[in-house]
Amino acid sequence: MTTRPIRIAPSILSADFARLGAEIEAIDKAGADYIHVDVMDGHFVPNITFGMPVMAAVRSYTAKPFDTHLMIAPADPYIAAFAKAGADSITVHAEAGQHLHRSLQAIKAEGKRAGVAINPATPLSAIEHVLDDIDLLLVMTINPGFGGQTFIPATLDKVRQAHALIGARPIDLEVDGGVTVDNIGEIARAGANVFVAGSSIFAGNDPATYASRIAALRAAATH
Ligand SMILES: O=C(CO)[C@H](O)[C@H](O)COP(=O)(O)O
Repeated sequence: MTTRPIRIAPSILSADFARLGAEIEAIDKAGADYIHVDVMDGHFVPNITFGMPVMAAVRSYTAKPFDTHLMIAPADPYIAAFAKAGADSITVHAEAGQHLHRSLQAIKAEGKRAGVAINPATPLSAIEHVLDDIDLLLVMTINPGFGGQTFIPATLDKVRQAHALIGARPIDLEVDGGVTVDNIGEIARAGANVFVAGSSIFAGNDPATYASRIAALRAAATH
């Protein structure tokens, strides 16, 4: 179990894009800690979402941190632009470039929290030499690209190992993909403290349901 604060980060990938500003406002009021922003390029992952102009357009709908997950390759040419568009943390994939340390330095140079993400098949050894350069480690618990997938059980042990590897460092351990009220407790006990959830919160896109869903996830993660 982690000693770091539990954070629930609804993924706007599952929001109603036609009402994106209102959806962000709704999850803010419903108790979201972070707004998880999934940026996809149709190249690093087989889906395309949105980029900096959309992020900038919705920035004013909440004061909560934008937790920006770049599923793009290369990422470096866009780091400054996402910082300017309103990102608070920027996470790049270890698999997305040959110079991960340089990417992390670029994020820090923008004054943003630096994160690194690893896909389910990527070993933790890919990030062990940048542990002192990151604020956040994102362990993907599905193959990135689409919401609504099922949590890959083998990633649970990776979360456990990541928690041990992080040790006393002030690094958030985030999981993304297939997080539900039924599995979040086990993932929290494995050591994760930041939980991205798309369909578990946005299913049906009814803002009246968001607060109870976020509260249920938080309660299940903390017990
Ligand atoms: O990064 C993602 C997909 O690449 C999404 O954040 C993730 O899939 C969340 O959606 P869900 O909770 O529905 O699995």
